[in-house]
Amino acid sequence: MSQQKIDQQRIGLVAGTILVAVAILVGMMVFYIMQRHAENLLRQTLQTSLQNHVDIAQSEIRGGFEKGLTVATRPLLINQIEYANTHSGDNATLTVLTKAAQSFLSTGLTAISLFDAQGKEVAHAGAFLRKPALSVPVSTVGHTQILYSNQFFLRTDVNMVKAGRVVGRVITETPLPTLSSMFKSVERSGKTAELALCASTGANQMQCFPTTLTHHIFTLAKRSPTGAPLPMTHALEGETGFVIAQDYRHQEVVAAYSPVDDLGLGMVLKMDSAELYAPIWSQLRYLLPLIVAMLAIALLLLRWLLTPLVTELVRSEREARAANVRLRDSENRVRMLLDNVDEGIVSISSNGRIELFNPGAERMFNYRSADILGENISILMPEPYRSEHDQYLERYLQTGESHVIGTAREVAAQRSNGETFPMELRVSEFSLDGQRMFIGIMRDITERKATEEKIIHLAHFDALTDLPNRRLVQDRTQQTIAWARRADAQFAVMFIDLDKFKSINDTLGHNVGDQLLQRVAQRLIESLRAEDTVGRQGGDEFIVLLASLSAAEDSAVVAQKILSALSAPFVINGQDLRTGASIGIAVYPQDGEDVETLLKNSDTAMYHAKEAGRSNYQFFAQTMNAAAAERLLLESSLRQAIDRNQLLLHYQPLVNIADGRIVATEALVRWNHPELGLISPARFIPIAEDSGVIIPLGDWVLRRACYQLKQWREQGIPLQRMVVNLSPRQFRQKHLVQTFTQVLKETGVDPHWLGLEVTESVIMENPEEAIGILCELKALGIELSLDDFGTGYSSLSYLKRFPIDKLKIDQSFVRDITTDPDDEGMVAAIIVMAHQLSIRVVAEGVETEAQLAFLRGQGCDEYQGYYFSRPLPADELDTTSVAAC
Ligand SMILES: Nc1nc2c(ncn2[C@@H]2O[C@H](COP(=O)(O)O[C@H]3[C@@H](O)[C@H](n4cnc5c(=O)[nH]c(N)nc54)O[C@@H]3COP(=O)(O)O)[C@@H](O)[C@H]2O)c(=O)[nH]1
Repeated sequence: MSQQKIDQQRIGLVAGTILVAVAILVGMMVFYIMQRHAENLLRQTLQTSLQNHVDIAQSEIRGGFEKGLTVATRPLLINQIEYANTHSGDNATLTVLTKAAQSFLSTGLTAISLFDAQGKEVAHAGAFLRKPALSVPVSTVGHTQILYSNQFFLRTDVNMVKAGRVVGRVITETPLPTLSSMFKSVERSGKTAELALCASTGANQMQCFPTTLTHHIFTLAKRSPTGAPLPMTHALEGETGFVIAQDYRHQEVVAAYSPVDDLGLGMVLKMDSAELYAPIWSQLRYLLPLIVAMLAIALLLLRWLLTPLVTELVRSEREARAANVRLRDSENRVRMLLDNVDEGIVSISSNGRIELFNPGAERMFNYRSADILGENISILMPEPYRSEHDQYLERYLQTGESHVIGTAREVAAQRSNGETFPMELRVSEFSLDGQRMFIGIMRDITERKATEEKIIHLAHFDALTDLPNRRLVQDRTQQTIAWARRADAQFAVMFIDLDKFKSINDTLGHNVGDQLLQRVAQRLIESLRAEDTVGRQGGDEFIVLLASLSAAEDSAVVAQKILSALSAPFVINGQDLRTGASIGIAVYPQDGEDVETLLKNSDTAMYHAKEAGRSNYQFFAQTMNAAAAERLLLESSLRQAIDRNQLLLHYQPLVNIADGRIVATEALVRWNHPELGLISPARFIPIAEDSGVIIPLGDWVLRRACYQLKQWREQGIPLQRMVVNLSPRQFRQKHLVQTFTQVLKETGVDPHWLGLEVTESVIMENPEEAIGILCELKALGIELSLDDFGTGYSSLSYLKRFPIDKLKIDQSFVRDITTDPDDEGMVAAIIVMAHQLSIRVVAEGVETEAQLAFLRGQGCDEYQGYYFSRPLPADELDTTSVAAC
């Protein structure tokens, strides 16, 4: 059975039960009211009836007594008796008295006796009751008795008085027929109707005439046989009333009682309760089926009318229950959400009092919900917002003006300990039970703000030195230009580039290089005024803005100060490091009126300072731009040089010192510019390196050199090896090894025929990675040479780890080996050291016999230089002394 059906039945059952209960209750009330009404009616009837009987009995008894009194007060009789008293035996008198007595029988008396003063009967008529079943004295004048012998009689015994003297007495008996018939008539009132007439015979005793019901005479009966007084007891005590009590038969009766005048008699008219209430019960017999029938009809109507209602009720009740469950569920979810979200959620009433404070808010503000509920929301705000809040809220409520409602805002908030913090706040207004309320969703953005500030800082400051970066320097330059334009002032931009930094970085590693840059930054700051700006342009380049200059020449003083500051050694990791700086100065407005020009011109000036011998400064001059322009021209035309076939290779032999035979040739690139003529690689290789053109250029050199080697070999010139230079940028390219493998395969050159020259700086930039790449190249069979050895901070410990075959002593050492003992010693030491590491040594730049002799003497393995041959085109090279493979 479905739940709905069960619910319907349950509601039907409850409604039916209520209906039946109500019907029974109403029935019982109706019955009770009817019973009370009938009871009152019966009581009144019973009491009225009793009163009638009492009145009748009283009147008849009084009537009987009056008759006896009438006889006793007759003057004739009194006189005759008086006479008889004195004339005892006087027959005439006796005859008169007898006739008189007899005459009274016609008045209703049944017997009459006359007595003289001595008590002697002098006349009588009629017959007195001999042995009455009951005689009861009546409280009245004389001796009066009620007698019973199948019917009631009244016997009076009255003195005859004349002039205050008793002259005789008269006894009369009168039947009381009405009283007798009254008892009979009561029998018709009901089967249990009973009229009782009793007289008191002492404290707790009475005697009663035969009752209607039992016809029994109670000569000496107790007034309270069971302890509870009989109804007659009340009557004999002179009370009139109505009682439900037990009678002498121990039956429950409804009785009316009353005394009979002041005759010392009591009368009770009673009826058994059962008989009395019988009509009511009989009514109930009719009423009950009627009620049941009506009830049945009501139930049917109930079912007919109620079923659709109940169905609807059950359905809506189920829906309501389901909705309740959903609501509870939803409330639980909302509660869980409120409890578990990171955001603080706080709601306030329209007077600003806090009404909800979720755990997120507790954590955020460090208040317990229980402590803060009811407080003004301004407690969560720092000054001055705290003082202004109430006014603000009031204004919003009146005008609707708000900067907060509906939009997320960053505001300042305050924790319980007074700490303020940034908070993101979104406030919404809603209405609950007609009340305007506000809910705020809050997020502590302390970390986000710190991160944002960090990001902003990182975006504007150099991570290593914490100096303003390129962008910020440009911004500040822009601002300074705006200020200088307004103030008609001038200022200087200094472009500072460290000397030798690259070598230090390459040889001693990035860590040392970084520390050096930080120290340089520090010294620059210390050399300048607070209003000046020092920033890092990138790498080892710094920019200084000299904010206010009275004369352009003043910047020279500052430049000199910087140069002196930087010339002092830097002690890093226990080592004394020295670096100088080259400074280019451009002055606003004469050297540029915008940021870009000023920076470009200061950079140009810096290059000139470098070219002028480093560790000095140069003011910008317009002529400098010509050199820069040439550099730009070279850079742009270099990109087309490969395609336009403007590049060519010259080859310079490497000669075995021991036998004077060529063991290899070095390929050296040349640029045959259509307008500028043959350009030295010393001019364009750095531009190619800076601009990235070195990658396609290097590929071209490698491929061209390999083809030449292949060609020579095919021509029968048994050249052992072709050597090519590898620039730093080439070395760093991703697929270096694959490129080499590909070109060797393409040109058909055995890797063992190829030699590569790399500089120390190439390797020292990232030694670990470099070792890996060199090992891969070495594994192919390529011979590796370390070029320009001695010019950098050559690290012998690293040298051991490099898979190097040859070491080329830089020509700057070779140049003076015959004249400079330092160089002599240096070259000798390099040769010894290299040999100890099983590395062959090549000396480059050998121009004289003396130089060669020295090198031979030191055990140098090979040499290269003008002494043997300048770099020459392939077809001009003398290959006659090429060593056989
Ligand atoms: N990455 C590449 N670099 C290259 C390539 N071709 C050349 N270069 C590098 O350019 C620099 C200048 O080279 P260059 O002008 O060719 O000078 C070389 C020789 O001509 C010169 N040399 C040789 N012998 C003497 C001598 O007796 N006296 C003297 N004054 N100069 C001499 O030395 C240069 C050889 O340099 P090195 O490579 O160190 O052996 C130079 O650095 C070249 O490396 C290229 O294709 N790629």
